[in-house]
Amino acid sequence: MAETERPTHPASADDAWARTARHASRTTFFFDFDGVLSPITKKPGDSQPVAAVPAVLERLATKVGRVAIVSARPVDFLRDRFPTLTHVDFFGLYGLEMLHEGEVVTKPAALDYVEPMKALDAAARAAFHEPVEVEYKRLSVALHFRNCPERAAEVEQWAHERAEREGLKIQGGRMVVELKPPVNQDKGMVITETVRDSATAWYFGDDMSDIRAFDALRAREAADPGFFGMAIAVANNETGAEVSDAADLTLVSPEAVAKFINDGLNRF
Ligand SMILES: O=P(O)(O)OC[C@H]1O[C@H](O[C@H]2O[C@H](CO)[C@@H](O)[C@H](O)[C@H]2O)[C@H](O)[C@@H](O)[C@@H]1O
Repeated sequence: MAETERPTHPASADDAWARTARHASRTTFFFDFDGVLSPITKKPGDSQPVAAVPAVLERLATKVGRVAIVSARPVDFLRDRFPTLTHVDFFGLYGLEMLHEGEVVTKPAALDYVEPMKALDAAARAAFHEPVEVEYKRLSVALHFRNCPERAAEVEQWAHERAEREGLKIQGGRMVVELKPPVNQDKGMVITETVRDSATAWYFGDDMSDIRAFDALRAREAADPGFFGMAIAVANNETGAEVSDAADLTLVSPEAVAKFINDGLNRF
């Protein structure tokens, strides 16, 4: 089955596309990166968008008001993966960073954590070696145990102890635990701020942090009956059930996301 609709949402994908076509200039599309636009890879540095994605996103951006990628990756990583995109906005590190007129703009409250994160990265690299992967992201450090799931508890315990000692936040994900600055910022806040002038918004996600974005669409719908939000999950056997349960529709893969958008745009 290519897609599974959530029966509780008052509108189907067909309704959502029809509404999108009617309000195209006031519609925003948001996409998570890993697991949504790119297949999951064993090493975090190896992930790339599926071949169809860059052209699909540019095509979408010519038809609707705004297209944005909202990722836990840094903006520079996203720029590197999408060198040809000119009409798509990038929000990185859960919104701690955004690309504005070609420059990476960082939330001021997070800047105090650049040096502590360098030290944390060094400590993590002293504590762990392959197959645990340490990913340094300037304002956060992620510890990956995809290649050694049997070490999940040990890695998570290290992360939690370190977070408590240094006053950092913990973010869980797909075979990963991340240490982040104690700054009030998540993907939901990006959505809330960005959809203020939108009539319709879609969010495509696969991970726990994306549920905040789904919740932001729901909150906006509750506050504004004229607003319509569509939450799309991308299936996986790690966080899939929880994310799918919170979504209106589930697609099977990043390739299916690209096809879903192309097919939807053919209706315009
Ligand atoms: O918000 P996202 O763009 O989805 O980022 C979430 C995490 O994605 C990356 O990790 C995940 O993908 C890796 C590559 O496929 C995979 O190896 C890893 O197991 C996944 O957890 C990224 O490396 C993390 O920093 C992000 O938090």
